Amino acid sequence: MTPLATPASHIEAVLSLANASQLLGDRDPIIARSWRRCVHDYGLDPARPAEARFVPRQVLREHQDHADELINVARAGVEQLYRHVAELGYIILLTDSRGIAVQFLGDPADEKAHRKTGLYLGSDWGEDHAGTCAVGTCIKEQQALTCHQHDHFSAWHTNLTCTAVPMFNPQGQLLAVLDISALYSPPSKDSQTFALQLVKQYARMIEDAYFLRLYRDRPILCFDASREFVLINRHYLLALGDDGELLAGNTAARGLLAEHGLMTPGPFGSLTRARIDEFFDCELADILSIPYASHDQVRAFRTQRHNRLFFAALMEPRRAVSLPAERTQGAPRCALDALADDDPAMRKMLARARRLCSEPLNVLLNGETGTGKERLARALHESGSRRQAPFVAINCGAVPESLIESELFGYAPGTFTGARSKGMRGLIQQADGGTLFLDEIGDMPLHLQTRLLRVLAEREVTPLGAERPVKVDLRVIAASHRDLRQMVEAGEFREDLFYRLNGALLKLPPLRERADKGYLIERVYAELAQGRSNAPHLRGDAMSALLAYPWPGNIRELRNVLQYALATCEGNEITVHDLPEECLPHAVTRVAVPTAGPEADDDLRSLLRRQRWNVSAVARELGVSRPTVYRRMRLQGIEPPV
Ligand SMILES: Nc1ncnc2c1ncn2[C@@H]1O[C@H](COP(=O)(O)OP(=O)(O)OP(=O)(O)O)[C@@H](O)[C@H]1O
Repeated sequence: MTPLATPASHIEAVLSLANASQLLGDRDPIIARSWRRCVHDYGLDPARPAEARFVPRQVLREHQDHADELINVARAGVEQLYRHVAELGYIILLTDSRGIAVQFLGDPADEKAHRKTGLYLGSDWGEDHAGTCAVGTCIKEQQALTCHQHDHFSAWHTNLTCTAVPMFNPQGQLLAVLDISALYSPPSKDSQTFALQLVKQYARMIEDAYFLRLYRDRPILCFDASREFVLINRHYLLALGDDGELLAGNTAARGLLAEHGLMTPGPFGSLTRARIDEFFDCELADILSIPYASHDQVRAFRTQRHNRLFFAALMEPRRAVSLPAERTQGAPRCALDALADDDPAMRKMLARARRLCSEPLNVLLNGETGTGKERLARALHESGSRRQAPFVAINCGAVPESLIESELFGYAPGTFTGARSKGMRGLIQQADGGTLFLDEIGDMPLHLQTRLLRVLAEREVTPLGAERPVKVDLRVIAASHRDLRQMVEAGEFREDLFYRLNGALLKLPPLRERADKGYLIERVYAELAQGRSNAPHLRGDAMSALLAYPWPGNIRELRNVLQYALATCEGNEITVHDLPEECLPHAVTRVAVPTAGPEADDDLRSLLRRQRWNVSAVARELGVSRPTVYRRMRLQGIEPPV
């Protein structure tokens, strides 16, 4: 192991190499070139204290705004990378192309030391003032490097080890730098070899995710030299135009196109806009029919110029979310189809729902508040044989106990005095021939459960004050966010009613667990924007923030958030800054695994109920202020009972 150089010998080594007429010795040429720039171009002195430089908060915000879309696309990758290296004492910086750290992940226990060294959010790692360092030198050289301890120019940085990898946009321009750094490390630079490989791998993944985001509305051809790995690796990515024109490529594909003479010369060469059939020896139709090709939806092609063999798969463009046919063109194929896109739990549940929709069974729906239980109930009704008859809904949790009985069962003339003396058909009678939807059935008082049971068993209802029962033909769909079986065990819900209602149980997953969140966001937005002549476009950064948010209030909260953004957005795009504060991604992630937090796990409505709607008590329990609880209630559409 080489002993660590003292500051004096480090300074001497830097200056003698920088001033030497030739770059000799075993110093990495990237580092040697940078030392020279530091001395001759920037006039830096390795002995001068290198104070960490931070940009003011407002300037940082501007840099973050500029890099918003990338930060949002990169988030999952950056957090995953941090989970791999956090235990080893590394921090992560994502910097923009100027070297300003727009995202930081690190251990809060070391925050003071990280700030002091500049390994923190908002630091400026430009080589012209920080001297040779991973980020600044990576930007200058436009290549990956490890700047290990005495590779740094400043004697004040020689305990650091930093590894930085550049990321490029589809035009080949520097987009950002991904850096992992540690305050201490073993002296040998070889100890960082794996770090470099790991960061390269994540930088490539982020770059490609960004590419896929930019070209998600285009067919994307991905190909690889190995058939087995093409879908895993997606090494080369090419976005295609309508007639097969090569629109853009990821870094790997651009390199390959350059070898095949399909890039204009120069460091920022652009695609010559040739067609894919000028690159591969094939017809355009062969490319477009790849998804229907062989058993693995992969097809082999040879390049025109070098006869190289590649295996290609085609990613079809994202289909635009359209509103259900029932809103636009008469009867829907099946109202249930529009409830989900590609989510495994929803797929299974909806397959059962389709089989059930015309069966005479009562159905129980379970799911957290705002997951779409009423939507599902309506879709079941609209897709079944009773669709021409009424769908009548009542929320047993929202109607005061004293009114539920008369609302549901109705009353005969003269039962009450005053305005209510004329009598009223209850909801049960109103739903005759159709569907009665009992939301929050768990909140139904026990004595009414008994009356409801009688209606279901005998298929007749006796309004309050009436002498004779009236026949009814009903299908009941009941819903609850609570576990009714547990309520039965606790004696809070009648077992016999539970079995009457539970002809089939359909569970709705919470929004945070759904794999088709993007579809729901677009769909809810399309519904809200419908009819507005110039509804703003939902920009990618806002979409990413919405995808990352844990949605304690589920689809209802999503709807409220989008409604808020639509109402307050002034431009022609909804950006991340048009979203309510709760949904904003936090630029500084202090912990390795971002979790939804206790407030997200705990259903706010249950908490409010448990605390008898005492908002101060709920605020205390969640450790937030009362206005925050009120704001969350508003966003989740929760209203206290009257
Ligand atoms: N698949 C969907 N597409 C679009 N909007 C939806 C969808 N599902 C639910 N929503 C919307 O989300 C909101 C909440 O839905 P819904 O009332 O059906 O939920 P819920 O589970 O019955 O809520 P609660 O438990 O509070 O009764 C409504 O505004 C509804 O229109």
